[in-house]
Amino acid sequence: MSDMGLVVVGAGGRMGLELVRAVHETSGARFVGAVERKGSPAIGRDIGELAGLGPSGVIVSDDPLAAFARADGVLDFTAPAASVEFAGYAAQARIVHVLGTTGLAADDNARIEAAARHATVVRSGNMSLGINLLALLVEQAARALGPGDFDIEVLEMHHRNKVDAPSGTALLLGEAAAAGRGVPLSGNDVRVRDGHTGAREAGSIGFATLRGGSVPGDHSVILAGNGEVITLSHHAQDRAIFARGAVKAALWARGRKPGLYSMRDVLGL
Ligand SMILES: NC(=O)C1=CN([C@@H]2O[C@H](COP(=O)(O)OP(=O)(O)OC[C@H]3O[C@@H](n4cnc5c(N)ncnc54)[C@H](OP(=O)(O)O)[C@@H]3O)[C@@H](O)[C@H]2O)C=CC1
Ligand SMILES: O=C(O)C1=N[C@H](C(=O)O)C[C@H](O)C1
Repeated sequence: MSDMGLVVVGAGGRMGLELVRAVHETSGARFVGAVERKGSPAIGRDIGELAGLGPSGVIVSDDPLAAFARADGVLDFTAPAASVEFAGYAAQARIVHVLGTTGLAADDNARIEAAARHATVVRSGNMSLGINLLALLVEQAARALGPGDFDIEVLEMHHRNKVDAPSGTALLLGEAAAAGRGVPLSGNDVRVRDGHTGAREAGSIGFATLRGGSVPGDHSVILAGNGEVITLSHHAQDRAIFARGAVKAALWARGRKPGLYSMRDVLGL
């Protein structure tokens, strides 16, 4: 089989440039397009040069449809409205869509699910091996401890430029904790506390958000009981872990039937 042709959308962004480097270093993948928003200063530039790899011959364009038409898959870490649009184009082109964008609303999610009838979508709030393994451990811990004796809080910290909260990863970990307890996260989550909140509601899953500096992503799940606290943590030291996971997901998804898959599917966890 020929190498998988991949397009990076949002190619000039923090993750976009990491994805370009990850495709470059992965055998079995080749880079066939780079897309940015209309008016972006990256348009017309060579993406290899922007990513510090030297000339690649791939010029950043603002035409996703043309780029998707010559691709086997798209790597998308952009923004919710853009990802919904790209999901529609990936469905039209019947290609793989690796979707890492976070902060999508319920109606965005419904449109992604509709697109996954025709595109092979791998979606995760975090594409790293470590976080997906952590989610499994959180699920096991929550199941073993039960809601009566241990309270669960999810703490996250990210760089000052992150625009959504709680992070997609924090929500993924919250979902894992809820699954371990056999309940939905929705309706059991407490995303903000302020003022006279009253005592903690039994069985709830709390979230706390910190923002500052250049932190690529720190997450802890705290299981707090009477007289003892268990903390399960992951610290991303480099965004390359997310990009490598995304390229792995694309290669895994190639040739699979359309549908919505997770990183747990990709990693076999
Ligand atoms: N799942 C995972 O493992 C990870 C997910 N993420 C998520 O990825 C997303 C991006 O993060 P990050 O790279 O830090 O953000 P950036 O803002 O650095 O990058 C996003 C890029 O997408 C571009 N973009 C936005 N809209 C469009 C559009 N319509 N067409 C083409 N390009 C567009 C932006 O352009 P402009 O600047 O002009 O708006 C920007 O270059 C976030 O949702 C983040 O939470 C991040 C890391 C890991
Ligand atoms: O915006 C980021 O930077 C990150 N976003 C993802 C999230 O919302 O969890 C993944 C990672 O933590 C970095």
